[in-house]
Amino acid sequence: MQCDYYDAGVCRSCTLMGVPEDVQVADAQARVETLLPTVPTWLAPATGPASRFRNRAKMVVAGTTDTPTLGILDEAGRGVDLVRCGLYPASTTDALEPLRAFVTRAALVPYDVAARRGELKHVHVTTNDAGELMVRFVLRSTESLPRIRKHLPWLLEQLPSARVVSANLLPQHAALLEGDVEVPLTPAERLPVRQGAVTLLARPQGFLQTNTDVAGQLYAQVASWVTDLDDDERLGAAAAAPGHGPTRLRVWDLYCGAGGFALHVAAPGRDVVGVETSEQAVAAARDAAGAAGLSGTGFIHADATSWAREQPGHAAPDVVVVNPPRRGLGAQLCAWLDAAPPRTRHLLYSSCNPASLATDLEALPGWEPVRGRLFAMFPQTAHAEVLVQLRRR
Ligand SMILES: C[S@@+](CC[C@H](N)C(=O)[O-])C[C@H]1O[C@@H](n2cnc3c(N)ncnc32)[C@H](O)[C@@H]1O
Repeated sequence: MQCDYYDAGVCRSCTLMGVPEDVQVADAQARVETLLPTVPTWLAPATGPASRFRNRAKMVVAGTTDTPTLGILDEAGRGVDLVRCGLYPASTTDALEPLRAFVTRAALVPYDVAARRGELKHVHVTTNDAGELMVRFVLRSTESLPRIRKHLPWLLEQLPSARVVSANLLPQHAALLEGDVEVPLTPAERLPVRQGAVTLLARPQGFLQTNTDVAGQLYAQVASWVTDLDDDERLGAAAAAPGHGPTRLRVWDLYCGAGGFALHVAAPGRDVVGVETSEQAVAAARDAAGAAGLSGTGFIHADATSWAREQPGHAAPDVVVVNPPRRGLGAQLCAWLDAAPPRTRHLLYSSCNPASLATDLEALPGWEPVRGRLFAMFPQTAHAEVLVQLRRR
């Protein structure tokens, strides 16, 4: 991919810009194989488009009310405008000029980090495959909310694809992307985003896999591996106890977010439970399951480690899918998995941080890696998503 901003030296966020995509993927594959030497077999990497793949843009707003910049801050704290960034789909880039005009129209004062003055910190835009948008204004306080509300009809006229608009309050002077309080400004508070075979309900504050194409491949891979395991389990059970009806396959999706893995794995004859600390993500996952007519799924608002440890042995799953944040599973959950009841024989670990994945695998001596696959979720950067299948030794 070629980028004018990169070539001009104004943005270096994409550290691998200009490196051919096949070289990026080969290098990432070599890195994960070095970091994860116990994974015996690697499937061919899953790749998607090298540009226009990012479904969520988080633009820092700087400059002045009359001439705002939407992009990043340079080292001196000045705004760098990146409205033509090639990572975003056309539906997002087309929305940025109307959003810039809205800043001026609603007299929103960009936040000046050095002076600690101003109100509007960021504008976030999320898009789905239909080109619909979720727009979010991250504000220092409620000062500009009345003007945002007043001029919102104008914005919606300019951006008829904007389905969800909200404001987020971030009063702290901190390098954060958002605060705790979300103020909905439209009746709709969720954007349906199809990823793979399932429509997820994305929320302003919720996690969404950033690359819709590759996320769909990741979810499909997990669904296909679980189907293979389900078939094997049924064959094994039928051989061990002829004449007994098949038991239901029990799957846990820990760190389930809005339910991407759980909803892909759900099928007749399976009980799938997703566990997640965000109450709103749990609600979104439940609603998405209902909308898709998926029975046999349940979503629980809890800390994954505490919840797993509190389950009685007879409720143990056959398969555990985990997709933790960058920090990984941690020692306690690894210890629980390592000593899990005998029924729990399969683990599918999807990680956006191969380093914490490597640490966790070392803390799981009772589990044997079977195969892995790299998902090129973050082209133009050295980041990669890795999926590893493990079985009980
Ligand atoms: C990498 S995201 C994965 C989300 C989901 N699997 C997906 O594909 O969209 C990690 C998720 O873990 C959740 N989370 C963070 N800490 C957690 C914890 N201790 N227990 C359960 N969920 C947690 C976050 O809210 C976030 O939704």
